[in-house]
Amino acid sequence: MTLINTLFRYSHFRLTANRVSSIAINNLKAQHKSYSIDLKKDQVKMASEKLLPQIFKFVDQNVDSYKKLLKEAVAIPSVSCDVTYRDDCIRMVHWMQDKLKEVGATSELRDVGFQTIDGKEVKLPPVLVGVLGNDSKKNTICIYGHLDVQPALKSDGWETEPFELQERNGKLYGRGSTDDKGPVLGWLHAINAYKGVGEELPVNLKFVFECMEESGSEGLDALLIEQLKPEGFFNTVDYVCISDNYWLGTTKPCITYGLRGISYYFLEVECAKMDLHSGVYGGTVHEAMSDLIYLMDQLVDKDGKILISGIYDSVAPLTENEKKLYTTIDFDPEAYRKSIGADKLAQNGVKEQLLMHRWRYPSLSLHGIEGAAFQPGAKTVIPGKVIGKFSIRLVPNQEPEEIEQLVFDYINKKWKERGSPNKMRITAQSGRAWTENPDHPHYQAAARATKLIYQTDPDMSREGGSIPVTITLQEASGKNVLLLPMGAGDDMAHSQNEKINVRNYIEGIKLFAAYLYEVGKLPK
Ligand SMILES: C[C@H](N)C(=O)N[C@@H](Cc1c[nH]cn1)C(=O)O
Ligand SMILES: [Zn+2]
Ligand SMILES: [Zn+2]
Repeated sequence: MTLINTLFRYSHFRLTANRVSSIAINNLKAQHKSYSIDLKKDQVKMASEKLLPQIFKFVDQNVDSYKKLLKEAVAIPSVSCDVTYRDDCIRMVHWMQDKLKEVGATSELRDVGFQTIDGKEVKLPPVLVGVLGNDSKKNTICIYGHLDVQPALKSDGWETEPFELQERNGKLYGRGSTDDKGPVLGWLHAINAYKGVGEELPVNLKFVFECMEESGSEGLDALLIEQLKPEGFFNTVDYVCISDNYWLGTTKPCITYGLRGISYYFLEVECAKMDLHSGVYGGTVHEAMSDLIYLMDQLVDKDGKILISGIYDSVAPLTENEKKLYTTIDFDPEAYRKSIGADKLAQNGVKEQLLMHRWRYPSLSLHGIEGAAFQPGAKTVIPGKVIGKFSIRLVPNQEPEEIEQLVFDYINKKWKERGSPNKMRITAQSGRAWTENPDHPHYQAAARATKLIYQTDPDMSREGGSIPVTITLQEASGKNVLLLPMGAGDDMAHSQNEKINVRNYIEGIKLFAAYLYEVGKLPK
């Protein structure tokens, strides 16, 4: 096989195994080098020496406008899990479509149907699908991001209004600043910076921006697999890039090749048709809340061990090679502990164990109870119906259907043991874990871009969070998928006072521009 054939096959081969041979990579490096020198010697030299510094200068000159646009985006409360914000979600997608148009992309809003809430059909926000450039000589990157956010109220403990972006001490506070509006806008700014210095983009781009990620990406898989794929959307895609995660710590950049999946449960117990006064009815009913607390307390022990029978059986075994990877990762458990204000961490605070339990072992979290009297004050109600919410972060080899069945069987068994006359119902929504090959040239290109911006080699990391569509994009495109985080590990996504550091936002824009440049240099 000739070198060029090797390369062609390599770059179009779907890498399901987690490693490729170092021979292939060395071949690729050699070819990559001669490609640059033979075909575009002067151009490449000019580009690497002048273009990116010019772009970086342009970015530094436009910081105020980048902050202003993020403020506009944060001001749209696109909370996907609460249907009262559904119009805001739709408005957010339209807003983004206008912005894509301004950078020269063509796009369409794809209808993904309805979601059923309490037996009612509610329209899902459309998915924004865009294209910028179709030069067959250039590589094409598919960029995914999400425009929806988790709920936030000032009364949750925010220092300022969550939907008003506020700058304090070099940090931009606001819901969605880091998850995921800042990074999504980062792509726009990077594209705009190429325009700003009068240079054409080194790659073609395709965009998939949704507004339901925080609520299980409803409708998106069907759009990608049943519509966009058959229509040929992925035929020209060479790489997929997602910026919807964070550095592990606060100073060292990373590139991410794995995510946990998620299996989210709604456990409902009903004892009466309405809420009851405990003074009037207390002592006469089997209370739903007591049943629910009993069930929820059977799920996980105080050290975080999941008590559901068989749950660990399919977890991918830890190999010696994998074990070694954890020792070199830059992660300070003590700084991590302090940053969240915990007295003591699980896993005895041992770095490798903490990382493994965050990335490669499942964890079960109890999130809350709908219908409970959670507001301040001594409310004396017996809730008629309560819904306990918990989730399990899934890891490689754990199939959602298999895990859901284990959970249902376990809850049914415990419910029988409880012997309550009340009504119990459990439902789930799940997405698989994802891993990718971090030795791929795509990751090397992103690492070069990262080093250029942050002057250090990034860690290759995994992450404990979930982006349900990642594995779908990997399967639909058959191409290498990479997560390129913009924000820092202490950004507090989903939490009170979510923020993005001005530095991460601005250097992140430069990182995206450099990444586009580096991927543009990869052989076609
Ligand atoms: C990692 C990503 N930025 C994120 O926050 N993902 C969410 C996705 C989700 C799934 N169900 C609800 N939200 C997460 O990991 O919780
Ligand atoms: Zn999120
Ligand atoms: Zn996100």
